Amino acid sequence: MGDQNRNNIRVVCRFRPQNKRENAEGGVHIITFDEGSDDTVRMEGKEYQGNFTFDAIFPTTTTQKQVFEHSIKPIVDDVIGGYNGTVFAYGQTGSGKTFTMMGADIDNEELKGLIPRIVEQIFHDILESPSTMEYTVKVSYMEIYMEKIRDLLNPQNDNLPIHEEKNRGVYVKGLLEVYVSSVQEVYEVMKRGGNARVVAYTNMNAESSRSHSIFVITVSQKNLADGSVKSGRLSLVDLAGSEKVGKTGASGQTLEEAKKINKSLSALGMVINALTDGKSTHIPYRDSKLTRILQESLGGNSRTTLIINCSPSSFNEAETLSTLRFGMRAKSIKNKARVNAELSPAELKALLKKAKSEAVSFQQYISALEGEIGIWRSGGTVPKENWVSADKAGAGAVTPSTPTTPAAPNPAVEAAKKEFESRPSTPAPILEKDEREEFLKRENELTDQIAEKESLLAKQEKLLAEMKEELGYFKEQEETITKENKEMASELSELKLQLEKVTYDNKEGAITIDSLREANAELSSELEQLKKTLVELKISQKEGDKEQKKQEKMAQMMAELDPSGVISAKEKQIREALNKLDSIDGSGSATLTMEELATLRRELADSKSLVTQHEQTISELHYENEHLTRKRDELEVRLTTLELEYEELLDKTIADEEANSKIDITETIQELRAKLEGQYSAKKEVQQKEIEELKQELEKKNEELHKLNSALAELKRANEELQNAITEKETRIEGRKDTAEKEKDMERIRKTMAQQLADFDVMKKALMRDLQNRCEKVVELEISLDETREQYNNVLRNSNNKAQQKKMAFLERNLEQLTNVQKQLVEQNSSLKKEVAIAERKLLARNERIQALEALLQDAQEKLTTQNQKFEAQLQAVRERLEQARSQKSASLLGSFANNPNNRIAKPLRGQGHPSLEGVDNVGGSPTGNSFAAAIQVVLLLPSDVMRSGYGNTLSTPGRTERRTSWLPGFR
Ligand SMILES: Nc1ncnc2c1ncn2[C@@H]1O[C@H](COP(=O)(O)OP(=O)(O)OP(=O)(O)O)[C@@H](O)[C@H]1O
Repeated sequence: MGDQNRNNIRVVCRFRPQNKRENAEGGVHIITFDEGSDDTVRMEGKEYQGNFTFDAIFPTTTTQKQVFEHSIKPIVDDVIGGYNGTVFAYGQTGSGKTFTMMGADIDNEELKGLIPRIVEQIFHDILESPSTMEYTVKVSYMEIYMEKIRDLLNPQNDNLPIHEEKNRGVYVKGLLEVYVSSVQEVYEVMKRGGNARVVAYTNMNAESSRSHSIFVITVSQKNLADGSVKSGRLSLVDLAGSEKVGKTGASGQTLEEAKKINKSLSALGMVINALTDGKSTHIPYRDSKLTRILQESLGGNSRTTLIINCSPSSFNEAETLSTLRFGMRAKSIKNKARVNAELSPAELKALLKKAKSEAVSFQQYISALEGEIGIWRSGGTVPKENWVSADKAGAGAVTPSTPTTPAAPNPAVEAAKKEFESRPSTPAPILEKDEREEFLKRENELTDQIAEKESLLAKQEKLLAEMKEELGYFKEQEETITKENKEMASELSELKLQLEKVTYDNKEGAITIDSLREANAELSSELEQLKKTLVELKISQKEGDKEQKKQEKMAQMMAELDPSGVISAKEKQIREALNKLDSIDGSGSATLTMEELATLRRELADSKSLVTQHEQTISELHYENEHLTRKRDELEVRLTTLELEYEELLDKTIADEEANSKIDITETIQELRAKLEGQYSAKKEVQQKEIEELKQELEKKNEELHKLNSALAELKRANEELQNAITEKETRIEGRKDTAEKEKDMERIRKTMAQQLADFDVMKKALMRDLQNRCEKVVELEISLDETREQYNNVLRNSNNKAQQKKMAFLERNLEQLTNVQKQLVEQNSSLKKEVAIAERKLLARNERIQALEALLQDAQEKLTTQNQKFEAQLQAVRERLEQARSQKSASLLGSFANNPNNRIAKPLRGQGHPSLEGVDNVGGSPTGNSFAAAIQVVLLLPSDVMRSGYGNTLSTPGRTERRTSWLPGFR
């Protein structure tokens, strides 16, 4: 294979056998392998039918060893030879990338993959190398997951920045490089790193990796004979599945993940496209972490092999086709691999010598030039043939045309230039060298900052996720509590409602009782009112009757006393007679005739008879008065008897009623009795008073009667006197004698008569007044007597007759009704009271229940709070434990890798083969050609980066000889 060919990316294709799922899905082989050709494969798919030619084809039956021998082994040789090498494994998930790279079991001779075999080969080559060669092997293991670089040997560093420096090129800053001195040590590192890999489940493959893993082995070698140094770096890359997201069934976070993984893969595709299309000036290495790290491997200083892993099944036709096309594109990428060598001291010495002589020549040339300038400046001239040139100045290496350029190219500068040229150019405008360095520095700083910010962001995101989880838990708790709370609240509100209902019913009951009481009182008062009205009506009726009767009686009595105004007429006649007499007396002539006298006598006789009549009337009146008094007394007696009888009857009735009815009726009867008694006693008092008054009046009347009698007697006497006078007059007329005497007598008589008449007038008036009064009294008495009689009758009726019985029945009915109403009211009252009592009891019970519920609620809340606190404490403890575990893990990892200074100490290995140069200082002093174990000596060197990291501080002092005598246990 020519060098030109070797600079092309080697693409080999491996097919795995159909897996269970493909068989189950009815997948058939769509790939056919040509027996005669080991580099062409034919695809007979639905979508595509055609051949693909690669550097090598590995059918499904190819063993791990065959793959290694036919595709990878040359790369190992290259790395040992000081070249950079890269092995990519590309393909869809489950296509056999990991199987190819790492193998199913690294301890199994058959199944172990390329990486273990490479490691073994490297160590084998080292051991096979001449003893003048001293090697140091260091490994690093990282993964790119979600566009973040994680150190698998120090997983705490999960977002390492990529730096680029002029001398080192592109590298991952802070990535742990572990020095290893045996295959077992490498295995140990691989196993530890593998454990830290992120594996996410997809339905394509349960162990499918969603990350790109890069295992780097750096082999540095020093030729002890000439001091030359070479280093080769082998990157072994297991890419993430190249399938489309949909097919893996990835979703949710995995979708996000897939997008980022695809970002790296699509960037890889873009880089390959740009490298192979022949027209792109810009290669987008910076588009992803993967392409940036593998910048050297793609079109740069590296010998690269791409293993494309495919499924032969029709089930994965699309993915297989895509993978094959990817391989085809990558095939044409051209690299510029070169040996990473440093000059030996002899070479450097020669270079120095040359440089020094050049410096001297230049110095001479400068002084000659300065001399010539001095002449020119002083106004002189220098002929052209004398002008100073580099040749003349003695600087043989310096040509006159390019005085500043060294004649021979500086090897160191050339080497640096070569390195720059060989490195794929990072897209940037054409810059000055210093500027470029400055920019790279600035870029590195910025990358660091980005990485820092990203890890901070990741931490925050993690914290956020934790918080979200916690929040979710608390929300759940809150939901449960809220639900419980709601239930309790609804229960509470229900209870409250019931309580309110009970209270309301209670109130309603009380209101009903009050209204019934009021109705009762109203009915009672109505009854009272009716009774009163009845009594009043009766009284008013009686009073009306009484007044009428009184008027009638008075009229009758007065008519009886003065029938047809006889007295007045007689009085008139007498007055006329007297006036006549007066006129006779006044004229002095006896005009009174006999006829007139006879008339007078007749009138007088009439008067007499009238007086007699009056006397008779008075006596009758007297008699009647006495009769009335007697009657009244009788009535009084009867009234007393009646009262007694009534009382008896009342007692009897009450006793009967008491026997039949309840206390309430008795009360009503008692009330009635009290009322009646009150009425009777009041009436009795009034009547007694009246009787007293009547007695007094009677006495007065008697007195008046007496006076009347005496007045009557006087009238009689006057009458007699008048008769005497008349008789005298008759005798005078007859004798016509003694006229003067007669006149005198007449005068006297007239005067006496006038006097008597006036007296009579007064008396009559008084008598009439008295009579009227008496009549009134009599009438009143009679009315009162009637009333009493009526009352008596009433009482009699009340006690005996039907009306009384009816009334009693009515009253009883009323009473019964009232009793019923009262009973009902009492019943209602009692039932209401009962209900109220029940409601109160219920209320109390509910209050207790509410209190209990409240207590329960409080209890629950307290419990919740304590649970919450407990949970928080637990969470804290878990967090602490997690932190502890993490720190322990990292400590253990670091203990074995990062913290173990031995891992950071270069453990140079010496070749067992014959020294290539005679007289090389065998520093280790170990005999060549001895046993395999004895041939490998561990030489403790302190590389510059270990010194930088500080680990070398304690180890830099021990003597070299002592350290050289340490033996690698793995090789004993
Ligand atoms: N050539 C082969 N011969 C036999 N079995 C194989 C071969 N290649 C792969 N397998 C099996 O197929 C399965 C998937 O392989 P592997 O895990 O290597 O796939 P992968 O491409 O690395 O997947 P991922 O992208 O998820 O890492 C494994 O069980 C492996 O043992």
